[in-house]
Amino acid sequence: MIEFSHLTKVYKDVKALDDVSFTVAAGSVTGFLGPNGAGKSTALRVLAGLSRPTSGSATVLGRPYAELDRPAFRVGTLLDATAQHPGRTGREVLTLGAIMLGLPRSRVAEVLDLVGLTGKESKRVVGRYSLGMRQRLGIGHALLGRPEVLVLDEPANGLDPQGIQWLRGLLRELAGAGCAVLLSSHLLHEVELVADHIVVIGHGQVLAQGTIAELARHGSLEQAFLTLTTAADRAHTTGTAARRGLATDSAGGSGQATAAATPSGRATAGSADGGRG
Ligand SMILES: Nc1ncnc2c1ncn2[C@@H]1O[C@H](COP(=O)(O)OP(=O)(O)OP(=O)(O)O)[C@@H](O)[C@H]1O
Repeated sequence: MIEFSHLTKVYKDVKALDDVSFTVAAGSVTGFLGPNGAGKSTALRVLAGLSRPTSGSATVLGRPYAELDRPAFRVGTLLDATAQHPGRTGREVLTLGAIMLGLPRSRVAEVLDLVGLTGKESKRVVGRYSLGMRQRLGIGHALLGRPEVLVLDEPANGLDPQGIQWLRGLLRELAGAGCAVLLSSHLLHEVELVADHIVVIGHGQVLAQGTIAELARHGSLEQAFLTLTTAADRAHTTGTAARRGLATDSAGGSGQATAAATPSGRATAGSADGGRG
């Protein structure tokens, strides 16, 4: 349903994504994990047609997002919970969305109920919403058209424990109904509880992917995440220093540092070629 295929994105002097490939199947939740600056948002922005790939592709339901007919009925996205106009009420935001999609007003009430925004909250302007309420509204907006694919960038940020539990139940229910859910998050425990499949990214490269059991074979998901990302950081730092001629080993020289660091980082990570990182 979602497919990233050898996706590379270069911003001027930053390689934000480097040969990223993975898929998200119907009826599953995929947790997309990575440290700050790893490339998660960039990948989701390319998928949603907001940024062009440098090479490779990101498709949803077999096509680039921009080529989908009636995309809001196929794919729901929440990439930035703070993006809604602060002067509109939550109900107005959803009503505008419903009008644009040709949906009846009753769908607005249904969605408000689904995301747990009460009648009183729905009449407040978004500028006075907490981050958690904005997340709920953004999730509601993404779900208006009952899409079969859902792409959420850090939707749990700002949610309280009840909100996180609610989100978990919602995502499991959607996946149970056949939806493909791609979820980026820093909350490893939450992802562990909700995801069927995990993709870990670091410095723009897929470091590992598989089920939680596969990733956490020798411990917890957190341990696996830290091991993978620390190795990738080391390989990246050493590789960068070597490229700049900064390697300190006077006997081995920078070439040796690069050769030693790059394969070990990638071998642990289990992926990728020798890009400049
Ligand atoms: N518009 C841009 N121009 C230049 N560099 C960018 C741009 N957007 C992102 N980057 C860079 O691309 C890399 C990946 O950033 P991205 O926001 O995708 O990471 P992330 O995994 O979503 O991080 P976080 O968890 O902090 O949100 C970073 O080095 C970032 O500085």
